[in-house]
Amino acid sequence: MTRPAKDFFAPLAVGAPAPLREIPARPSRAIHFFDPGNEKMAAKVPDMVGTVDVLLGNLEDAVKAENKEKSRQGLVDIGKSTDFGPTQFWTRINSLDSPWVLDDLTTLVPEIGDKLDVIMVPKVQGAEDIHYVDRLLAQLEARAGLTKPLQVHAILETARGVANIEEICAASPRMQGLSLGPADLAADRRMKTTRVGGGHPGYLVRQDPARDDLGVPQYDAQRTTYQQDLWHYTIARMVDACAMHGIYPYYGPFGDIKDTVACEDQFRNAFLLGCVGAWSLHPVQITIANKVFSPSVEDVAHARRVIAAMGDGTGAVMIDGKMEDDASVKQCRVMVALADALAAIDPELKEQYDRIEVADV
Ligand SMILES: CCC(=O)SCCNC(=O)CCNC(=O)[C@H](O)C(C)(C)COP(=O)(O)OP(=O)(O)OC[C@H]1O[C@@H](n2cnc3c(N)ncnc32)[C@H](O)[C@@H]1OP(=O)(O)O
Ligand SMILES: O=CC(=O)O
Ligand SMILES: [Mg+2]
Repeated sequence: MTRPAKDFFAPLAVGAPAPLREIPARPSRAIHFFDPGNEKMAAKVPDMVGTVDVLLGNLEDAVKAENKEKSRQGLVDIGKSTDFGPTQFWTRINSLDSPWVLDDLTTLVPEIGDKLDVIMVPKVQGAEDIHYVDRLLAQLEARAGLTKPLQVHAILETARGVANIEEICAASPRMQGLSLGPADLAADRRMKTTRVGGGHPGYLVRQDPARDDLGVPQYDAQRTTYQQDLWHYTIARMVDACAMHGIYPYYGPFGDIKDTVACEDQFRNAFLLGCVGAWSLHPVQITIANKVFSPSVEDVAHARRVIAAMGDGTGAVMIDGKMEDDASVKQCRVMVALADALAAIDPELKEQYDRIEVADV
């Protein structure tokens, strides 16, 4: 059961910071994962500040059991020694049933709680998991004297989590967003794919067979097939739940690092459906996410034209042979709001958007 409205924004521990009333819409096109216990990766982090919207020190899967303490300490060292400037600093803690998570939280909050923006919680099953983290964070924040509440991001990677998606989003004012976790979710659902995200050539629809002059189907004739998106349902469900609760949806990992083309396609599908970003597992995926999750200059130019032509935003107009009205101007405002937010942190994009504005609006 969720808390009554009158208590929803009350701090959960005496001395804990007041919960946020609204989750800030900070650009987060790529959530870049690194292992803070891997010296090579960790050494690259200071230079990545400003080139990526979110740097995430990962403590969960992909960190070997024997290295958990080393990675946690590495994260503390990086947090203390790095000025993150405009880049957000997140972590992914170990799962709530693991032997490491309590030490993750009781170490990270006092040591670098003032530097961290968001704590990503894996394998969230329902509101009870968020309630546990919510109360513990409040106690730790109060003890550490933090003035800014930590936000919480849940990975959607169990069938139960998907079934409980709305209650997870509504469980706490700390909820910042959700990411699709296609690898764990595939395993939990017993899907028959061994890929980390992305499509599958076996998941397809096939064109109907051609018919001969007598109308007899030619089953053996060549027929086109169209590969389908295995993740469409879950991403769409996640986008609706997040939009309803004023929080943000993200596509998760794309494991085929070398297949930059398919990665771009998967990210773009997520962008078009309403996701604000995706995970990056390797530096090459930052470039892809930054490109895909930034509206194109053409879309921004068109959106600005529609907004200008629509005046007070009511009625209908024709632009380039297409009808625009109260609803489509709202779509255009979504595009322009995102472009403005990105232009504020990305000088290259700002220049591109400004140039188009002068020429085409
Ligand atoms: C599937 C479910 C999930 O939970 S996904 C999230 C968990 N997985 C992860 O966080 C994986 C993170 N990425 C990695 O571990 C590595 O990128 C993997 C995929 C193993 C590839 O590493 P590697 O074989 O070294 O790649 P490479 O030779 O092309 O690397 C070139 C240089 O770049 C570095 N690099 C690599 N990945 C990162 C990263 N994520 N962040 C920062 N730096 C990275 C490498 O260390 C390498 O550096 P150098 O040139 O040797 O100095
Ligand atoms: O944690 C991510 C996943 O795909 O599993
Ligand atoms: Mg996972």
